Amino acid sequence: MIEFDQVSKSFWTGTRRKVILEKASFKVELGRSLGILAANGTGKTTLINMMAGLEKPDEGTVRRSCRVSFPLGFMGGVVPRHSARENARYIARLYGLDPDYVEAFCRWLAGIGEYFDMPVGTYSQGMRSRFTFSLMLALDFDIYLIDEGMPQTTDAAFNRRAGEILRERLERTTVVIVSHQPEVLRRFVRQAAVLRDGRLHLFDSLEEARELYDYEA
Ligand SMILES: Nc1ncnc2c1ncn2[C@@H]1O[C@H](COP(=O)(O)OP(=O)(O)OP(=O)(O)O)[C@@H](O)[C@H]1O
Repeated sequence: MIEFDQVSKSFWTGTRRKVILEKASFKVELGRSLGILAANGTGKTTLINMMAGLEKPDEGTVRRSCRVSFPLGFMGGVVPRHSARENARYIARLYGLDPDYVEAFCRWLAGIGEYFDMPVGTYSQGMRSRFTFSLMLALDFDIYLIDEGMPQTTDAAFNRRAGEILRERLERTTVVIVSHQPEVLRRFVRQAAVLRDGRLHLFDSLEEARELYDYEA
């Protein structure tokens, strides 16, 4: 479970305080995937980063009582001067997993050929997203955090392999996905929420959330 207890977060823009959350309390429970709708610039990435523990609240507490992923596409844990192989093995050890398994899984799924043994800093944007997405799927989390849907990759074979694994994984794990597009959420979740004015409004269905979101838009 991820639990937000009276969490406040805002940024000072130089002229005013931009409020992301204002004393917000809510839970993400295992087995109940959640889609969060929010307009651009209202705090989707900040919210996901707080769930991952990458960003701290100004006030209140965020508790995690299960294995929560880093946000999909996040490069923070990957060292650019090391190869995908070295990064995969290092991160496997951090998570207490078999480095041979994690390396083999990522090598197969990412499909970046000999680049797997070259520094990540030399990869194209697409190769980088394929590698970090593979790493995320190799680590087997209880809750997956996704910011704005799947990484955009033009590699059809990768999209097919990754899509199949993700679908199979979704049957037994929980996903939190933030997006400004209801259509993106529909593929992943039934329960949805709207982030607005520093509050997270929770609904039992995406349709109900959409009513509030569309009304606001
Ligand atoms: N470190 C920071 N300092 C000041 N303002 C920030 C900081 N981080 C984010 N913001 C502001 O807070 C707001 C929310 O940012 P965030 O990236 O979470 O939004 P988002 O909904 O993911 O945006 P987008 O849809 O454009 O990706 C934005 O107005 C952004 O400019």
